[in-house]
Amino acid sequence: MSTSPVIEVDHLNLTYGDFHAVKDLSFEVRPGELYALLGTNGAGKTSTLEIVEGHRAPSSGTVRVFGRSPGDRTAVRPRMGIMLQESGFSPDLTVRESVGLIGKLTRRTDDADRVIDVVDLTRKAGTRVGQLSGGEKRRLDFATAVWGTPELIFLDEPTTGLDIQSRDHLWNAVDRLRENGSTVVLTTHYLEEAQQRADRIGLMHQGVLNREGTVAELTRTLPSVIKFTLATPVPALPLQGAVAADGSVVVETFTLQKDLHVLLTWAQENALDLRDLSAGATRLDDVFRAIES
Ligand SMILES: Nc1ncnc2c1ncn2[C@@H]1O[C@H](COP(=O)(O)OP(=O)(O)OP(=O)(O)O)[C@@H](O)[C@H]1O
Repeated sequence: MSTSPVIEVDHLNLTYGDFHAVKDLSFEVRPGELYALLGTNGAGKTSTLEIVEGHRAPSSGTVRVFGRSPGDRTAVRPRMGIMLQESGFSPDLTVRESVGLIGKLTRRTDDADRVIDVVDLTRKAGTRVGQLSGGEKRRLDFATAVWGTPELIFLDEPTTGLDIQSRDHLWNAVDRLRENGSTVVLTTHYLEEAQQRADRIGLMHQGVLNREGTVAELTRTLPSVIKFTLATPVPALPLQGAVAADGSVVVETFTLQKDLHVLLTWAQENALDLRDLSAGATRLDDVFRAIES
């Protein structure tokens, strides 16, 4: 497999009139990785991806997809599958007709019944799109990313409106695509999905890449939190802690395992009851909240 980046974004800028939506943005997506481009509302993710997908021209900077300009549609387009937030299939077409249309538009080869099975719509193959539920429509949108197992797949909020079984089903299908070597670019507001699945994350805020790295790299910049309530007053705690408004003790730590051991040993030796004890590693949500503060 080539080790050259699949996507290279270099000093990208985009302005809408006098509004600077994407500011000097640079990042790359490597072959076979799942890169999550996350961010606050209006951060510029959709604008950036529209340029990478070849739907919009940049104001300045360069974007390369498979080493070529995204505007070079005949070379680039057949190699990528794009699951948009709305695919805009005609409501009068059946599921099978719509999936067949994807084949014609992408010029990749596949079998409509196989793809319909992967997106779990076999029972609805003869149903018109206009009669599908929201979740079923979303699964049909996903067919655009599955058809012909594209080398590069864009998933824009793929699980919005899906129930938990459909989510699991979709992520299993994404895993199969990745086993076949597909590179995936994901945008989502479901941070735990990115936390579980992304190899690397780019966090955008107000047009710039605020942070970038693996989940571990992003979360290790913030402390973990131990929280508990004491049933009886104690003269002194074994750790530095603060008392929250609800009376619970909050300990922030970069050495979670060690401090938890100290706390539990102290509680055991003094026969103390640590009520509502929780100890959590830093989550992506915390990193996200830290951006805005
Ligand atoms: N066609 C447009 N004309 C003018 N401004 C636009 C246009 N499209 C987007 N914007 C503005 O550019 C900024 C970035 O929008 P964009 O849709 O790229 O953000 P996003 O990160 O995808 O946001 P969200 O998470 O809310 O979907 C926003 O402030 C938005 O209002």
